[in-house]
Amino acid sequence: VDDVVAAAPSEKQKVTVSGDKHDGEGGHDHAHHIPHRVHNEEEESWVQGFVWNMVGYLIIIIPASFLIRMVKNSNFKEQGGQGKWYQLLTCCIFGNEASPTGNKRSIFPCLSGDTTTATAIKLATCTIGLQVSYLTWGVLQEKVMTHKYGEGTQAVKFKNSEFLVFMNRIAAFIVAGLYIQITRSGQWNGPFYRFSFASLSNICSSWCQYEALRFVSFPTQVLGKASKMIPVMIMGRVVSKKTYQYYEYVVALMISVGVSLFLTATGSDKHNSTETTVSGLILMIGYMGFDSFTANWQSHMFTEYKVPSMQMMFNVNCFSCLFTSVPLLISGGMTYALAFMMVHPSFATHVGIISLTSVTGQMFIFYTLAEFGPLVFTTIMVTRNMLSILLSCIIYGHVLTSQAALGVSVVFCALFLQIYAKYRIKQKKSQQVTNPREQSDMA
Ligand SMILES: Nc1ncnc2c1ncn2[C@@H]1O[C@H](COP(=O)(O)OS(=O)(=O)O)[C@@H](OP(=O)(O)O)[C@H]1O
Repeated sequence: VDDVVAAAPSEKQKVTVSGDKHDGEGGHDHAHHIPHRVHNEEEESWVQGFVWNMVGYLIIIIPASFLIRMVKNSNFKEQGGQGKWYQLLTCCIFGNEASPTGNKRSIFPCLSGDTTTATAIKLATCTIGLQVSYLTWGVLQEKVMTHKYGEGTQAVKFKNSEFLVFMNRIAAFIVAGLYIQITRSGQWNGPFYRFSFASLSNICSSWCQYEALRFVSFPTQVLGKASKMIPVMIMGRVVSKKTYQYYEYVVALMISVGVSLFLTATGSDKHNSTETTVSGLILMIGYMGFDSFTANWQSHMFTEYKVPSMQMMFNVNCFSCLFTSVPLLISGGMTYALAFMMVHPSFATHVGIISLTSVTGQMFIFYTLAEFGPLVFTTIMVTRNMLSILLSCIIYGHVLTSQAALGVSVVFCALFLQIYAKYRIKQKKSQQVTNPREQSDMA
């Protein structure tokens, strides 16, 4: 066990207070001092990691898709049948028909109603819920990855962030399962296997993000994460044929610029002055692509199959547990983490607390996606780091630099523009309804 604890199988990144991940042992110094050849080797290591992950996923995907194809091509459903296996297979491959009205059961039943006030309260709840959950999650995750477990010279750090991702997914799966069981709200709408697409892309986006941070500079990280709204809009066109108004693209661009200006002005790059390499760019593009697909696919599944948000959380995390456990088992990360837990019981407690904050975060993610769609969700996630830093500046009385103040102003102007444009569109629509003849004459 000591050997396992002393030598982690994979050196991963720490996670900063805001939830951003950064390089392990002083990433920037490391990057500057290692000879070029070693740096190249390090660059190649992500490709290897990627290949191993893919092998792990394909072990599940190939037989599963073969089975799905076989069942679909047979007259399995027409033949009918009974028994648990028949029902399980039917649910996984065909799913139930969604009721036309959908299931209105909500995780927050007190937040019902479609009036402007009710919507504003729902939006505020989602923003605060995501903000509090992911702020706590970020702080705890950083503590666990930087904390030394053990006494004196024997003290060691835990170095496998993939295990933390696995634990977050399993906790979310259990909590959503218990909720469905207790409230008897199970809704097996739509083919179950289709939820695996969002799970796989979520895991890939998380992996790309962790890996990318070893190869991108601080401004590139900030720019990449702050510009996430634009790929979400593009992906929305591909996945759900969604069209966006021009002003929405302007708002997305303004928020990207504003958040980038703010975070580069306030963020310290002492942890990461790595230069951006081609690998870093590829991984960052991978992160944005997978991340935007995840939110859009989830939103598509909500619309198509009217799944309640806790059911979506259960379905997606069921696959996530499967997809994260296989690479962990293959790489030896699982054995390492379990051994670490046995040697350091306090580590197990810390992981449990992180998982709980991740569970509340996920409850808000799925609720926000179901209620407001992928663009509003991404807007909240993109602005959340800026809002938390801004809040701490206000609380501790720190003065903002002019660049940071400009960034905040641009973001707030963008949000105001969005609210105003939506209000105008709503007003025009209601005028058209009350006075259709006048409107058509004017046209
Ligand atoms: N759509 C969707 N569905 C499920 N889970 C999601 C989704 N979007 C983000 N996440 C999870 O939220 C955690 C923070 O994500 P990000 O670092 O990308 O957030 S941010 O927008 O950059 O602030 C991160 O958790 P970890 O993977 O455990 O690190 C993401 O996986």
